[in-house]
Amino acid sequence: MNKKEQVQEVIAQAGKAVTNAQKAQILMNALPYIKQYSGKTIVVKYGGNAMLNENLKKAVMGDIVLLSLIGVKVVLVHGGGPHIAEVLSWVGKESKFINGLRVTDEDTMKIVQMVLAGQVNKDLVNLIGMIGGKAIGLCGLDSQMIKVKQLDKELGLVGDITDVDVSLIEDVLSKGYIPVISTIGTDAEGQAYNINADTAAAEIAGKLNAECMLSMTNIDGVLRDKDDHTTLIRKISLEQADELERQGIIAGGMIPKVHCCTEAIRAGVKKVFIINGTVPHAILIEMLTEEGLGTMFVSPQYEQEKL
Ligand SMILES: Nc1ncnc2c1ncn2[C@@H]1O[C@H](COP(=O)(O)OP(=O)(O)O)[C@@H](O)[C@H]1O
Ligand SMILES: CC(=O)N[C@@H](CCC(=O)OP(=O)(O)O)C(=O)O
Repeated sequence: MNKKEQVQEVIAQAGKAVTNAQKAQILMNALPYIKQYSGKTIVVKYGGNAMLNENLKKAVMGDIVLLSLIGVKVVLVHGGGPHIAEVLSWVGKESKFINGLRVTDEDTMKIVQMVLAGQVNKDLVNLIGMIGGKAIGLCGLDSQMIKVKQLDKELGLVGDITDVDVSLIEDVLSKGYIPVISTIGTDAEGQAYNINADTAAAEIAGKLNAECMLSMTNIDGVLRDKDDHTTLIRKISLEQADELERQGIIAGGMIPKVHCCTEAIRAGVKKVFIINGTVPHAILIEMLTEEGLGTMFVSPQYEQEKL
């Protein structure tokens, strides 16, 4: 047996070693969490980097379908940065970013719309359908859901959200569908704009008064040392997040992500998590187990309620 076969054998044996009674106990352990979330709205932001492995993508969609089938109203807001970069490279265009935002000229915008609202969105919708869920693909242009103005001339067609009308999302949820949303918005003249997916997810979660928002990336969460996963911060307050940013501990791509998380909390979302989407079933582990696995941002009000 080679190494890979040995590992597969160990996993197969471990699977058999779980008795039916233990399986039932695992489900019972999840009961308080299922009660907490059933009937509530959660927003999952699924970033492009956590989407690159097909098996992991299936596991993520499986978690979302399972939550939906136990009565959680799941809203999936997706990114697709690497997918956009790939298609831009096919046409010989380089990806340029300012403070983590893609400089978006008219041609780039056409590609962003094609890739996000076309390929990435419909692939996710199709995958959810194949796994046994009911999903419907939307973007911010549908029913003029996401209104924007230009964020900054230098960035071109990058949108600053001025309004989100969540009534379409609520309609779709009430009919039992999982809305899968790509983050493109429109201005008063009907021009389409590119929006960072974390920013849009936080706005949508706030407007929906979501119970929780999960932002899936390819790192374990907020770390004290970004190169050492043992320094994961499990629970963080808004003040601590500001302080860690001032100290330069939260840096780079984590800055806008953390800002979106704190914005979502300020907008009334009770709990916000950054989790590692490359860990199989990260959503279920975070939501339905005592231990969880990523960084949780908590609102001061929610903390008060629990006391
Ligand atoms: N304190 C920190 N904890 C975790 N990651 C950090 C921290 N500071 C900076 N980072 C960097 O931020 C990155 C995550 O941001 P980014 O790559 O933009 O995520 P995504 O593409 O999923 O939106 C990490 O891969 C890491 O390199
Ligand atoms: C303005 C801006 O930067 N928009 C992003 C939209 C996609 C996104 O946010 O994707 P990830 O979540 O995979 O990073 C972009 O063009 O890449």
